[in-house]
Amino acid sequence: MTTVIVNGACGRMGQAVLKAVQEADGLELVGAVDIKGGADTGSLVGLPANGILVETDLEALLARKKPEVMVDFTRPDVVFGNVMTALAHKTSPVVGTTGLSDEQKAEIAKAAEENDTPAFIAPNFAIGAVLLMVMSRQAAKYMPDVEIIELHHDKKLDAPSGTAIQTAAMIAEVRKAHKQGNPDEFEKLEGARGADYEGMHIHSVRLPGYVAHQEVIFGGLGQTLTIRHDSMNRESFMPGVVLAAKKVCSLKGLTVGLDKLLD
Ligand SMILES: NC(=O)C1=CN([C@@H]2O[C@H](COP(=O)(O)OP(=O)(O)OC[C@H]3O[C@@H](n4cnc5c(N)ncnc54)[C@H](O)[C@@H]3O)[C@@H](O)[C@H]2O)C=CC1
Ligand SMILES: O=C(O)C1=N[C@H](C(=O)O)C[C@H](O)C1
Repeated sequence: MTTVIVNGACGRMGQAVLKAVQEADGLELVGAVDIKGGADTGSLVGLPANGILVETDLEALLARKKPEVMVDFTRPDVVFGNVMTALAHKTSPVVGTTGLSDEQKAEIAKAAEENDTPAFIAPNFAIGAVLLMVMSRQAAKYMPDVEIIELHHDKKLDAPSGTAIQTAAMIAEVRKAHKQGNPDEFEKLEGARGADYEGMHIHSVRLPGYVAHQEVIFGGLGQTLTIRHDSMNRESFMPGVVLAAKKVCSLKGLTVGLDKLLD
């Protein structure tokens, strides 16, 4: 059994993870943290009460329970501190929270090595989104003019999404940086052409009704190719989270991306 705590347990993703961990063979929920503490981690997610209450002090829980894994779905502004605290206690972080900078990821990689404690980060745990990213990298070899449109619920804090940035980074592995569109184009309203990642444009839509969606549109001579992924609910991320929680302790250092865990 791999012992797991969930950080951000009262949130949209945290609650889905609480349920998935309690239902997964091979994982044992031993604690949970959220700034909104108090709830029973069973009854909070429609399971029988289990007496494991959501706590508010991560460090105290890590010291007391010594869990092997901490799954983190909190906020972009607190995730780095959570991960460093977990590593200092030799607990392996499995991180879904987006917004970590490249510099922060480098520090996490260093701390993982120094504490001999593996860490795992995935900007998206849905298998379909992982396939979209891998297929986009392949398509960009032949159709290097590309724009990304990501669409999310209107409670999302960060833009562009972690998935959109990771998709652009993977495309950039095979695509020479170049400006797209008319060399003389100009914006009549600021932001009309979206964010710029090495000449690729990324557009962020935020509306009630959406969960998590992304289109990658490639343009070529007389043709376009659109690859689209839709997460209809947060259960879509759970097989990936459970897989990472089971595998993280057998990894070395920092691993980024669910594609690295797939056969
Ligand atoms: N990698 C992936 O596949 C996915 C990643 N995400 C990311 O996960 C993160 C969370 O998303 P949601 O669950 O929708 O947000 P949410 O706002 O519903 O949940 C965040 C939870 O964290 C808690 N929290 C805030 N500060 C905290 C702290 N210092 N310590 C402990 N708990 C704290 C909040 O009280 C809240 O319950 C976002 O960054 C989002 O982009 C979301 C879906 C999938
Ligand atoms: O905030 C969300 O909801 C999601 N965030 C992740 C991201 O920023 O890519 C993953 C997924 O898109 C849902």
